[in-house]
Amino acid sequence: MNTLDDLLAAGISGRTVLVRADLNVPLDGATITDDGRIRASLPTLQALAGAGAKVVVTAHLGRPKGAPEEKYSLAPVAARLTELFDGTVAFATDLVGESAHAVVGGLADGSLALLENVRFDARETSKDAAERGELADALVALVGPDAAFVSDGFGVVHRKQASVYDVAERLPHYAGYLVSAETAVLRKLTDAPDRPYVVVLGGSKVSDKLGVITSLLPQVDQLLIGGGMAYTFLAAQGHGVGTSLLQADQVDTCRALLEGNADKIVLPTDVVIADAFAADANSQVVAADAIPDGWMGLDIGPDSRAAFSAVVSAAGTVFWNGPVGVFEMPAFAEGTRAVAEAIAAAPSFSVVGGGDSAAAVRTLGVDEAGFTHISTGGGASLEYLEGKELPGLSVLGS
Ligand SMILES: Nc1ncnc2c1ncn2[C@@H]1O[C@H](COP(=O)(O)OP(=O)(O)O)[C@@H](O)[C@H]1O
Ligand SMILES: O=C(OP(=O)(O)O)[C@H](O)COP(=O)(O)O
Repeated sequence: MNTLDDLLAAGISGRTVLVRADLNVPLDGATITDDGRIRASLPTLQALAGAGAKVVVTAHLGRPKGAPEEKYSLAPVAARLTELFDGTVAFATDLVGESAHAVVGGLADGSLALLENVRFDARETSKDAAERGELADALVALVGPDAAFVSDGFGVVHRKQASVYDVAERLPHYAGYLVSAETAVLRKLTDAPDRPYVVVLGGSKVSDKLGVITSLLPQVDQLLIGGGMAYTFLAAQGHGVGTSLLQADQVDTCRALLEGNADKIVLPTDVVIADAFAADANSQVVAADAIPDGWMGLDIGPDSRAAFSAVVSAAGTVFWNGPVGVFEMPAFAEGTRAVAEAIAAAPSFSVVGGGDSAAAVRTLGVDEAGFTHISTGGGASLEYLEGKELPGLSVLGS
């Protein structure tokens, strides 16, 4: 895999470089609640601009449906990047249209342009290679055939998408500093992890991550499941889950996983339930097998907090992805806080991955130094640990 240092060594003053970054930050309205992914992108962007390149950045925010939507605009990210970046940042209000061509055409050496959300174009996430190829061609036309491509959005390397995969096929391509650093740490987890090896899974991207569990189970000693992930498993045990997140088509899969791995999978025994998905909802703690109709599980309960904390405290290696509750609302943040604090206090080799999980560590004030590594990618790290081929990495030649 060629790296950014190889590109820099070749000399890039005056050359246009297209960078795919992961700037998918959590927002409260237009306010960025955690800018970790923007900060993590800076070393690559500064190095390129410092060497005199014209830097064009493409990135996504959220999961818009292939058309512009104000709430998914990268404009707040452009504003934050302008504050953090040591130099000029221009923002194009489209991806490959008039604004992008005007902004890229006017870029001075050593300056940076951010293009509007790449997922506003349906071709970005299309399953059809020809459609994705069209968008990749349009991006190449924007930056010119002599441009180079730097892949630095580690959080999206598991996605076979136009700006991650197809552009890399069309331009000389290099791994950015973030992608190189993230893969170096994760390689240590796949090599011979200190035992017990414990994985904690939570969050809300249930359908994405249930598949990962099957591959991870043979590698790990304990798998703790909280967050929105837990309810499909509780349903598989025959319990009612009220209005909690549920992946109904995966209940049978979860039942089979539980039957074969009863000794490894740890589920919450109690949960904090609410009568609405709201910070000021009525809430109470109930046993995990006693969620009433009309209520939803939004956090693990106090017994589960203690049980999860005990397991991670005794681990030799911990990988954690996905908050175990809706930590953005104080009433449902205690489970995530307890797990994060227990991992941070233990001497294990510990990695936390994912935009929201990393944000949880920082916004709940947990000591970041307690983790060996805070990864910008949740799904990407999980698929890496699974041993799956990640399109955004394999296309770089690794
Ligand atoms: N029980 C739950 N019900 C609904 N959402 C949940 C629950 N527990 C956690 N979440 C939400 O999961 C989101 C993070 O999920 P995900 O994107 O999978 O994690 P990451 O970004 O760390 O990979 C958070 O916004 C959190 O509020
Ligand atoms: O937030 C992300 O992933 P993560 O929640 O798994 O860390 C990445 O930006 C990828 O986003 P996607 O899962 O919508 O492709």
